[in-house]
Amino acid sequence: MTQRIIKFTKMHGAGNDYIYVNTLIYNIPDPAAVSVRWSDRHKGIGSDGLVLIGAASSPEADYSMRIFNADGSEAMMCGNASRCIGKYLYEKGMTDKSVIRLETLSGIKTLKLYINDGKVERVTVDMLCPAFDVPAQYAPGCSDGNDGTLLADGRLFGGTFVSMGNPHFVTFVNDIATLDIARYGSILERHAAFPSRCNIEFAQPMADGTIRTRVWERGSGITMACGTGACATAVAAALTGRSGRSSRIAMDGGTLDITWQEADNHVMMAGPAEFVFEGEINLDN
Ligand SMILES: N[C@H](CCC[C@H](N)C(=O)O)C(=O)O
Repeated sequence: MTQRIIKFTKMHGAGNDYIYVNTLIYNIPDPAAVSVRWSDRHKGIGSDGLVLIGAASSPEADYSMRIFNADGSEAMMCGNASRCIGKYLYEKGMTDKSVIRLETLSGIKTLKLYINDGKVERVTVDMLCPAFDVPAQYAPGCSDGNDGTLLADGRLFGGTFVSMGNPHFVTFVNDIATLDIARYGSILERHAAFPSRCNIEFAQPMADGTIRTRVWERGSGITMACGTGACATAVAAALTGRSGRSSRIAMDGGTLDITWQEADNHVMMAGPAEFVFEGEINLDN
């Protein structure tokens, strides 16, 4: 018998906010539809999507994560949510470990919690290795390899395809402060080059050494931050000679610290995770 009243937790990582449900207690029969209803910022709880925390199927992992965008599409990975899950598991007493193995659709990620006085203040996630096999039929004029040039509403965007378990197109611009992200992001997300759609990062290296990055997420639109997107941006910046292998990615909702390790090719992401509020909602809402 499925419980109808679901207790949920609202959290955010650098402003990228999700609804978290512990599926060890609550069953969510149709998470895609629930994510659409509950993510609505007027008729629902309001969020960038729904995250289900569950048991791991692999003995190598402690827990599992599933992430659904606001449009109900399920994603392979979410960087900001993985940090929030680390905080959630520790502060709700579901683990006493400071190193947690989290099973995702794109592999088992290792979370390292930085704890002060019983509170998780920061989390580092081993995001594993970038890949460049973003499902993209290169548009005319695209170079081979992982660079491409895509046309959106009359403007050409040169960029780099990077997968962090989910697809990203990182384009470097010189008008980040005024660029109409909604206009171009919504077109690029659904560009014919991307049979599975794509997350789009618009980035500009700044004088202070940070890379100012704004994101249009596949399935959620403009978000305040994107953890996998920050990783993709740092990799693209290093690949194109705009930065070294460590970058501070300054997004609308906060800054994430990314290092693309030379020794093992892994991408490490560090950043905050915050509780916002606890609530309960009828499953049919
Ligand atoms: N919209 C993404 C999933 C959420 C990723 C993002 N919120 C992050 O922090 O990595 C996708 O469809 O691949």
